[in-house]
Amino acid sequence: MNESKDLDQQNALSLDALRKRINAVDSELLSLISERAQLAQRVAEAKLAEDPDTVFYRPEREAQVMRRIMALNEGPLSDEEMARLFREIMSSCLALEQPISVAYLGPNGTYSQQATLKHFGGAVEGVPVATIPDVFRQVEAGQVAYGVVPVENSTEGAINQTFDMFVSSNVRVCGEIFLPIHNNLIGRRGALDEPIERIYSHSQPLAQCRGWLAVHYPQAELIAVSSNAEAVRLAEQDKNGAAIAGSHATHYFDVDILVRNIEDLASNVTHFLVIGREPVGPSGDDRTLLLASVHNQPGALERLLEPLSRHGIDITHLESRPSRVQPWHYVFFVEVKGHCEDGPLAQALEEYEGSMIDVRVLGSWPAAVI
Ligand SMILES: O=C(O)C(=O)C[C@]1(C(=O)O)C=C[C@@H](O)C=C1
Repeated sequence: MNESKDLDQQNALSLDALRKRINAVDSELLSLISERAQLAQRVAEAKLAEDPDTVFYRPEREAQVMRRIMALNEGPLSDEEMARLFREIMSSCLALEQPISVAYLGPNGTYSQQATLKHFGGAVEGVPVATIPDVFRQVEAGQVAYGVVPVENSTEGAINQTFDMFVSSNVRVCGEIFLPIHNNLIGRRGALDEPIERIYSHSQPLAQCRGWLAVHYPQAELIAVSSNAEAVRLAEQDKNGAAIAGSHATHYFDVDILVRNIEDLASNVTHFLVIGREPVGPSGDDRTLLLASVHNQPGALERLLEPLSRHGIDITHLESRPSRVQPWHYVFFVEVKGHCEDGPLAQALEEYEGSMIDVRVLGSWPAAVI
């Protein structure tokens, strides 16, 4: 037993020697990352040579790169962690080709900002705007290249404002993000020494923490504000106030996390969509969002769904909203698996042409990888 211990010690490298090896690996990584960045610059030249109005950001290719890396990964880092590292490398490579501006519901510290960074990486040029309709307007007007909007929360359901904006907008969906949401009670350092009389947050986190608030702060006034980051800003200035927000928001204000993870359901996830102006090619695992306008007639919903089920298309989400054109007239949002250019979905979509059902493809995009 002692013998094997001796052998282990001989094989074990000193801290100094291990750090020398890490330095050597870092040098190799540095030159490999630089080589990759140079290749991305050449890709940009090739794209421009093909088309002077080319689109540099290619979500389908980015998804394929990350899926391939995850399949090749043998650890010890997890597949998700490895994909996250490559996400950042691609973010920097894309910024070399062309810096990408992305609007999201601000200010700094919102879940929308966190979702934007998760999807586009740290090299993105984030543009915080005041409202969800503003995100749509900035994309439509070409003031930013892309936008990120929340579409559904796993506890509270659909974000109606986002769905309603799609009805009158010509933007295209080109990506999606799933962001696990952990709400925290946040306030000035030592805020819990004073009674908490006011709790600020966006209406969504207030609803997601309804049960916890009823038990711990039944007397507090709950104040809905435009974003959770705005809530933290207000709490920072209120001796008897606190906010509900993500931990990310604490980076931007002089506040502490007072109580962590106060959401009523532990698995609380928000689904965001990326909106742009260009269609995205197939990646091999895609989603498509359809907008259907259906008259209030018997069997109308069945006529919408029947071609999809006959062609074996999986429906991942179905949402109805008032059309706002006439009472009792609805629009349906149908999210399905597959790309609108894929055989079965393309065939199903063809069947709506010339029918009573008006179906518009709002976009196809690669299914979220991380
Ligand atoms: O393959 C491309 O089209 C590239 O521009 C390269 C690259 C990458 O770094 O791998 C960078 C940006 C694109 O969004 C996709 C991929």
